[in-house]
Amino acid sequence: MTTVALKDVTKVFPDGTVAVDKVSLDVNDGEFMVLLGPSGCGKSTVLRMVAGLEDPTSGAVLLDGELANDLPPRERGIAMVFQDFALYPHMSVGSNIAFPLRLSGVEEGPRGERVADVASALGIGDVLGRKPSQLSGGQRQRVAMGRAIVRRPGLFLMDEPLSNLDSGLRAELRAEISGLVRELGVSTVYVTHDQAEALTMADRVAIMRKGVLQDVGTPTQVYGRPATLYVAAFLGSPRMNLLEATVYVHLDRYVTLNLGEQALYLPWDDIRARAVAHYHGERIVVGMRAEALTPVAPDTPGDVLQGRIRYLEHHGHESLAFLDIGATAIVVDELGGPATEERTAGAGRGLRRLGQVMQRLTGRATGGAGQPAAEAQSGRTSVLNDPGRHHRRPAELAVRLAPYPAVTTGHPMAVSVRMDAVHFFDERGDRIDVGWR
Ligand SMILES: Nc1ncnc2c1ncn2[C@@H]1O[C@H](COP(=O)(O)OP(=O)(O)OP(=O)(O)O)[C@@H](O)[C@H]1O
Repeated sequence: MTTVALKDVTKVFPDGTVAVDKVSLDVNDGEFMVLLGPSGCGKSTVLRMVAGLEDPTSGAVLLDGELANDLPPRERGIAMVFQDFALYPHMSVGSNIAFPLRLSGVEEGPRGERVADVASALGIGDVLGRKPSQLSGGQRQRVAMGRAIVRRPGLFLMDEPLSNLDSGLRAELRAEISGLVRELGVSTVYVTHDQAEALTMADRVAIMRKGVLQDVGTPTQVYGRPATLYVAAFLGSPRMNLLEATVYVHLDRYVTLNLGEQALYLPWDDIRARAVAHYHGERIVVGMRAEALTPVAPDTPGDVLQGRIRYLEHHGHESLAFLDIGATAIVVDELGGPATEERTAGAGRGLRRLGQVMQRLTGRATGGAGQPAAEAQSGRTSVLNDPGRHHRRPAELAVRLAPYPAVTTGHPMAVSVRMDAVHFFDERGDRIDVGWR
């Protein structure tokens, strides 16, 4: 099967838009690679350059180790499946699937056999005689897949193939597609903005932001050890808690992470302590997912944060408590997707978002959680003082609880912190860690 290698690939459109910025990425033989990121981050442009539908402005696209920048699309041995899968409406399902074989001159006998094989693998063997208009959305997408598979390509390129379907069907088809593609062993590049799709389907996930590749790794790696603050914030629901902390080093003993009214301590024998110690006197970002926090009795010793419940969200299978712990949160902008709207900030988010918009329009902080003026004017591109991409606000620590907990808004709550599951990022948003992957 085909391998893909992108070397420093950049795409600048004629209007000056830098859609893809020096992306280097390898897709191995038979690998299922998912390109993930919010709308407009450049995923489709990467895919279109691999397909030959778009020329890179600079850099190299290699297929099976050979430079392919000038190779016409039809000579690349690829099959594409798009979001708006255009089936030929006047042709039957069977003829739609057979179409690429007819184009390449495959005889009627073997053509029929291959169509039947593919249709039965996709569970649409019984609708081969129907027209596309007589199919459900899921069946239509299966036909589109069938048409792509039947040519036995060396590489599948799929651009949000499930995004027009309802959520139940998406979950069903994503399992089917990843199963089928693995069975066929065809290398695949799959574009989506849906992290659930990426984490469940991919062998490896490549996460993009504004044309720049942020991280590449297995779903476990990118979720469990994200390379950047952006990836940490992008993946997971609820979003990872990201708190501003000032570092103080007590040599040979521990590193204090001062969160404002409370602190956490990293013992010196923790392998990460020395890396974090480089930031003595400076602010860093401490990240903890809800699963790293466990409610405990208030007088529990150890790595415990005390808070008060600002509000609760009930999600049926679980509840989330959002605690005021007297700390400052770093909010990463441009994440896109529903999690930003629904799960980041809870009750006060409407007002806060309005406040952010006002802040951008007027160039001024709207009080409380805003930037200190000197920082806002300093122009340094730091996540801790970059109002265009990130902002600060009072932290609301997301904690997972049982479905209907016996606590309410205003209750005090203590949570123990699993320090081994805490992440550290520097002011540029890069991970602070030694030998982390
Ligand atoms: N032909 C074009 N001319 C100018 N800008 C373009 C062109 N095509 C895409 N862009 C811009 O390039 C950037 C990346 O677009 P791209 O379609 O690759 O993003 P995407 O991550 O696939 O987004 P989506 O998920 O919404 O499809 C966007 O800012 C987009 O507006």
